[in-house]
Amino acid sequence: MAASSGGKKLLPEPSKGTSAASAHSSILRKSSSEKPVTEATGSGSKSSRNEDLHSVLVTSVLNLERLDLDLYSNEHSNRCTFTGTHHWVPRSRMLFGGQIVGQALVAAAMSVSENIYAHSLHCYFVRAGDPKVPVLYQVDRIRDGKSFSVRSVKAIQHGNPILICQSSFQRKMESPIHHQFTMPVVPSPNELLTQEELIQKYLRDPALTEKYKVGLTKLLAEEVPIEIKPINPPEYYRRVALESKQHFWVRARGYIGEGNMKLHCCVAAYISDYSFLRTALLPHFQYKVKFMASLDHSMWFHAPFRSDEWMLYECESPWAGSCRGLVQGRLWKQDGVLAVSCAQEGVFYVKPSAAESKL
Ligand SMILES: CC(C)(COP(=O)(O)OP(=O)(O)OC[C@H]1O[C@@H](n2cnc3c(N)ncnc32)[C@H](O)[C@@H]1OP(=O)(O)O)[C@@H](O)C(=O)NCCC(=O)NCCSC(=O)CCCCC(=O)O
Repeated sequence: MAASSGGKKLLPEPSKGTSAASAHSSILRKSSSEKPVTEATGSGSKSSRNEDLHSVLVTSVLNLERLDLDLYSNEHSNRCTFTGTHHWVPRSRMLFGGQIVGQALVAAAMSVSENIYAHSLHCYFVRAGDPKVPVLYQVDRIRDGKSFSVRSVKAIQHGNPILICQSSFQRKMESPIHHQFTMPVVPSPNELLTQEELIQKYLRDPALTEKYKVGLTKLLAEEVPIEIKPINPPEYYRRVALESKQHFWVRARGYIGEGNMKLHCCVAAYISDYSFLRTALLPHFQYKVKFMASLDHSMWFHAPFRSDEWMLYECESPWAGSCRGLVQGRLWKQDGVLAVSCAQEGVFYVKPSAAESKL
C-alpha cells in the first residue's frame, strides 16, 4: 500500500549510507550527530552478524510510515531488503508480539509532544498477526492533560484489530519519593557467551542427536535483531524441572545512540517480549507445547536507559494454571538502576512429551 499522496513518509527510508539519526530526524528522535560506531563490547566487535551497524530496529522495524493524521503502517519494510513485510517472524508464524507492541508505541509517541515520555503501556493481543501483510496503526488521542497524555492504538490487519494498546506519557517531574529494589548480583556481560556462541558450543557436541542439531541450526539462522547472553543457561540435554526464573543480558543488535527516550522505550517494548513467556514453562519439561501465545503485555518505564546497551532481564513466573501462565520481568541497567518493569500472561496448550534424551 503506497503512502497516500497527502501523507508524507514520517521517516524517509534511509538511503544507502544515511545514518539512522538523519533518517530518524523526525518526531521520534531529536536529530543528533551520530557517534562513530565504536562501541567496545566484551566480545570484540558489536556483532559479526551486523552488516548494517545501525540497528535494524531503528532503521526499519520501528520506522513506521505516516499514511494520514494518526494513521501509520509498517508497509514500507517490504520494499527493504527483508523478505516479506516484517523483519523477523518467530517459527510460530504469528507476528512477534514485541514487534506489534513496539510499533504501536511508535505510533502513539508520534502523536504526543516532544517533551513528554512514555511511562506505561497495557496491551491485549486479540488476534494472531499475519506475517504476509503489513499492519496499520490507528491512534486515538484519549486525553492531553497538564502532566499526562493518554493514547489508545489499534493495530489492524484484514480490517480487524490484532492488538489494542493503551499507553500513557508524562512530562518530566521531580519527586522526593523514590525507591527501588536492589539489582540481582550476576556475572557481567563480558564474562558470558552470546546465545549464538552457546548454540555453536552445543553443536560441537559429537553426541548431539540429529533432531536437536536441526533445531539448534534453525535457531542460529534466525535474524533476531536482539543480542542475548543467558546467565546459567540449563544444559540443553538436561530434562529436569527448573525454577520458573531466568536471567539474561539483552540489548538491541546494532547501534542506536543517545537519541530520544521515546525511541529507546519502543525498542525496549520489542526486546521485552523475546524469550519472556517461556519463563513459565521452565518447571514443566515433561510437556511439549502445542500452542503458545501472549495474551497481554504491560510495561512501566522508570528511568532513562539505552536499549542498545546491555541490560539485565530478570524474569520470573509466580503462577501458571487454567492453560495460562503469568510472567513478570525487570530490566536493569548495568549501573544497578531499575529501568523498566514488565508483566505478561500467555496461553499454553500442551501435551506430554516423549521422554527422550537430547543426546
Ligand atoms: C488464540 C487466542 C489467544 C485466543 O483466541 P480463541 O479464539 O479463544 O482461541 P482458542 O480457542 O484458545 O484456540 C487457539 C488455538 O489453540 C488451539 N486450541 C484451543 N484449545 C486447545 C486445547 N485445549 N488444546 C490444544 N489446542 C487448543 C485451537 O486449535 C486454536 O487454533 P485454531 O482454532 O486452529 O486457530 C487469540 O486471542 C489470539 O490468537 N491472540 C493473539 C495472540 C498473539 O498473537 N500473541 C502475540 C504473539 S505470541 C508471542 O509473540 C510470544 C511468543 C513467546 C515465545 C517466547 O517466549 O520465546
